[in-house]
Amino acid sequence: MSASIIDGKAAAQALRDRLAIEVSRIDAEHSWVPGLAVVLVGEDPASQVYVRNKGKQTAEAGMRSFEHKLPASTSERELLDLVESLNRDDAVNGILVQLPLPEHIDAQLVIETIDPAKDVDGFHPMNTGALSNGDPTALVPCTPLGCLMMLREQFPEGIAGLNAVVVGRSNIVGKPMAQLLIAESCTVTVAHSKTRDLPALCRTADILVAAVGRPEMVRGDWVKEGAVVIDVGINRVQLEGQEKARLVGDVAFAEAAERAKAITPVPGGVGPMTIACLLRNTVVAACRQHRVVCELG
Ligand SMILES: Nc1nc(=O)c2c([nH]1)NC[C@@H]1CN(c3ccc(C(=O)N[C@@H](CCC(=O)O)C(=O)O)cc3)C=[N+]21
Ligand SMILES: [Mg+2]
Repeated sequence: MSASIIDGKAAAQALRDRLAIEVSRIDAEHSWVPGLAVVLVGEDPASQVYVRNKGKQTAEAGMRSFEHKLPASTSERELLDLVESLNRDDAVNGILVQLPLPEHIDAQLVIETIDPAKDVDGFHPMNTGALSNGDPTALVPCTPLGCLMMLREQFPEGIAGLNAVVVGRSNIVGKPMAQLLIAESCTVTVAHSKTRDLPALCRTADILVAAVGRPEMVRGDWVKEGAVVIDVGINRVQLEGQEKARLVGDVAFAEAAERAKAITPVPGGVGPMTIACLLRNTVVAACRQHRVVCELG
């Protein structure tokens, strides 16, 4: 089998096109547009790329974008004050505070200070709790949501009953991904650094999600013939004798593609869908705050 390559860029563009239509309908009928605030503390390079793409795409979808770039020396109190002022700002429907934050700031405290109704990352305990309860009103973390949307496209007959293995147990990806797959009636196993015989476990997966942040850790012979592979990793690797760093996933792409039915590439897979889902969550959150019906399905 030679895998089909899941085009995350195209899927993200299609979702953003639908969002733009919904935003213009809301504007025409209600005379407001959704607003997203992104807060970046310090100079993490990955976060800077993400913020740049996000601001551009927010505006392209007809939404308002508010960017707050603060120095790495910002105190925890200053950041909490900013979050509280964004909570009170009616033009701001979604708030995202870029992670990681500098060491001297308690990231969990910052997350818990965000109004859960504006928590478009879905990281607030109110939203993680709602997700684990199967509450459809939960704001769902963007990366797992994007992965699920791409997975659904690969299985017209549905994913209920399939074996899913999620490699990685982070609060940002692994755990919410597992919750979403449970809600879809998959049989879900979450693997991590202490898992015994990870290759054999992965070979049981009809759906294999790799979210560990280790370049090309998942090898081709870990992939079951005909599986769908979702690669969440975005690792910058510096090759000897080469000027520019190369982006690679958590999956050895060429090897895995020989056995998978379909696989996401890096770049151009999960990353673009993450941003599109952030915009989607902002539209959904804005509609709830204004108590109007959102026609995104
Ligand atoms: N509160 C918070 N929420 C986040 O969702 C969050 C965050 N903090 N901190 C940083 C990470 C990183 N992240 C990315 C999203 C999209 C791409 C993306 O679109 N990547 C392109 C490649 C971009 C490139 O060339 O570097 C791709 O995969 O095709 C990358 C990285 C979201 N993050
Ligand atoms: Mg996210």
